[in-house]
Amino acid sequence: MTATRVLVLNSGSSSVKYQLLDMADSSRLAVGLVERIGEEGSRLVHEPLAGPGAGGGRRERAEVIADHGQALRAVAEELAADGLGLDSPELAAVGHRVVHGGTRFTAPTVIDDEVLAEIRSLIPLAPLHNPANVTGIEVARELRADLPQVAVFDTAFHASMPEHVARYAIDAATAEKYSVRRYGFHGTSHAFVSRATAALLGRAVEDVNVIVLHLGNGASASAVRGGVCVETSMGLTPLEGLVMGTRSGDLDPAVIFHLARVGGMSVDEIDSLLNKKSGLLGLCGDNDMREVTRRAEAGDESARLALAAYVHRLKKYIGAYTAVLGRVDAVVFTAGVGENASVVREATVSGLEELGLTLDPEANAARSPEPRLISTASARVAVAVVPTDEELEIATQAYALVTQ
Ligand SMILES: Nc1ncnc2c1ncn2[C@@H]1O[C@H](COP(=O)(O)OP(=O)(O)O)[C@@H](O)[C@H]1O
Ligand SMILES: CC(=O)OP(=O)(O)O
Ligand SMILES: [Mg+2]
Repeated sequence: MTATRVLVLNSGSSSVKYQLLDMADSSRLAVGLVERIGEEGSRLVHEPLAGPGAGGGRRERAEVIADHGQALRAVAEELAADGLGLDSPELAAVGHRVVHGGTRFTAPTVIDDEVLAEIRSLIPLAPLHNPANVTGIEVARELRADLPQVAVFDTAFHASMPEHVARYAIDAATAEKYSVRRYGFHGTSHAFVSRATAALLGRAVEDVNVIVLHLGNGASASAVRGGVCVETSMGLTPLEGLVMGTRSGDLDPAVIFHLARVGGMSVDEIDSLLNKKSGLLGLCGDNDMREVTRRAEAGDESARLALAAYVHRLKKYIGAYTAVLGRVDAVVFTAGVGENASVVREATVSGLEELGLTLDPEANAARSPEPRLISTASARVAVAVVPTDEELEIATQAYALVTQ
């Protein structure tokens, strides 16, 4: 029997998303999510899509899940209950989303002790993400020691950014000493979506220039020229750039000095403020765009402000990346907000007609899980909604590596 299955683990700061895929036909055998890890109300939602458990629908396990280790053991149990356990000889690899790969990892990598140590050493550059990724790898190795574990890095797709884009304009020796440069994140999504957009336009990826707006809890924009990333909005860490659910995105770095000197705040307090209590949450008290748009439509002032700030930042990046690319073929919305929030798309594109962007309101309002155009037929620049599939992309890259 050839092993064609890949288990993909996407461990976030307080969640684990997972999918078991069969790469023989790219089908999904099981999908699930553990959320609110280490918080009140943690739960696991599991859905078998193939095998003996298929057809049984979603199962939910509401229990205290204290850490990522416990979460992954619970996931392994659920898969085993469906005859899809980690002991299956059909499993070819586990693919891990690893958020920060530093300058060393610019391609998918089979994880050995040394690679794991290096991923661990990058924790200071992604303190919200890499610790969970490390635990995911450790537990998966524990559960199935002989199985190849593959790391697929969020930063990899952005490694192609030119040096003058990746560098901050600070003292070169200091930057070198502390690895201070722009790395970029969500690369797996930006890569997948930029390729899918070329397919949607019916053109070769080498021939199209796209601006990808990945708007999830974390959000980032990228400029992709002919399939190669030339600029992205996140930097040293996933804090730079767009207004996000709980992160501030761009601000004057002097805000930090000011809060420390005048506000008496510690570095850790400011870190937590900017990463966890800012963005939409900071502006209006809600980080979920569904809630923000609902409140804004009901006339709530702070929600309107938060939405306006979110959209304004997006417009700035679309303008900037239009200048970077010179010619733009498509602006693409993806991830939770990008795929679902027609209000955000409408507000973002509105007023950008001079840049060649015009929405078709009906197409924008329509809901579909398929990649689709939402611009008018005559618009110079296509506007599209392209659902991202980081899990499929991770599985594809991991499987290619272990079967090459
Ligand atoms: N129907 C919707 N309308 C508006 N926003 C939505 C909708 N569905 C999901 N979202 C937003 O998508 C966000 C999550 O996006 P997702 O890509 O799943 O994020 P992540 O992978 O970073 O957890 C949620 O915070 C929510 O605000
Ligand atoms: C890198 C990053 O911001 O990831 P997420 O959107 O999953 O938080
Ligand atoms: Mg995401």
